[in-house]
Amino acid sequence: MNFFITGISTDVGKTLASAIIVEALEADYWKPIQAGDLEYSDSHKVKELISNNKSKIHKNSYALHTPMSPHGAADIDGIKIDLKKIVPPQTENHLVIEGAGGLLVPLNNTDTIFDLIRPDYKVIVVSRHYLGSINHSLLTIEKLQEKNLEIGIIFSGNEHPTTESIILNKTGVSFLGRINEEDAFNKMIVKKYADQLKTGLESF
Ligand SMILES: Nc1ncnc2c1ncn2[C@@H]1O[C@H](COP(=O)(O)OP(=O)(O)OP(=O)(O)O)[C@@H](O)[C@H]1O
Ligand SMILES: C[C@H](N)[C@H](N)CCCCCC(=O)O
Ligand SMILES: [Mg+2]
Repeated sequence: MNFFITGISTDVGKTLASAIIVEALEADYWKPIQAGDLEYSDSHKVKELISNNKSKIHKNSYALHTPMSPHGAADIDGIKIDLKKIVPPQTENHLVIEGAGGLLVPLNNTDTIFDLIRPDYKVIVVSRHYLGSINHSLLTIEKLQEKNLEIGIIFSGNEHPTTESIILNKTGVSFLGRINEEDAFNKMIVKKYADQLKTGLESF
């Protein structure tokens, strides 16, 4: 199964959630488009946070040099992102695919991250708790519901009951778990959340 990890914006914890899901399922990981931080990319971070030996980290389709929207970062590198060149790696294993930023982040003048999501993918939305996150979560989920996909949500931040219940009740998406506000993340903490989320992920 392919799991696509999107978020309600950039910097909401998609990479952390991806590491936890990769560890829980001993899945492979693929970040199709990395923009900036090539010396310490999301792929490096996931590799550093997981403990199992089965997961394979696949190569980015595009590794851009500037930490900004992929369409702009590609422009600076003098290239155009071609959706047809973003082909999921072959694997027998589960594959966790991490987007870049939120759903409508542009890849070029036509395509967005949303266009990377294929009909057979399961989609996991990472919703970080901040003032404004309800609106961002509902907009993201409403957009995903256009594609009739299986959608799950992971909240990131300390429990916020009224935020979580309104998002869950209004959208009907599956609650897969919460990553509490932590001072730091390491293999041990990722493993703890992986164990917590494993059963829910396996039946999602
Ligand atoms: N639950 C949490 N507790 C503490 N810090 C968190 C939590 N969730 C996210 N963060 C912090 O927020 C920052 C951004 O997280 P992360 O890199 O996972 O975002 P992202 O959504 O993957 O961003 P991008 O769009 O660049 O891929 C990191 O420093 C991460 O440690
Ligand atoms: C560079 C960053 N870490 C992400 N990879 C890309 C975020 C793009 C956000 C664009 C936007 O929504 O304004
Ligand atoms: Mg990330």
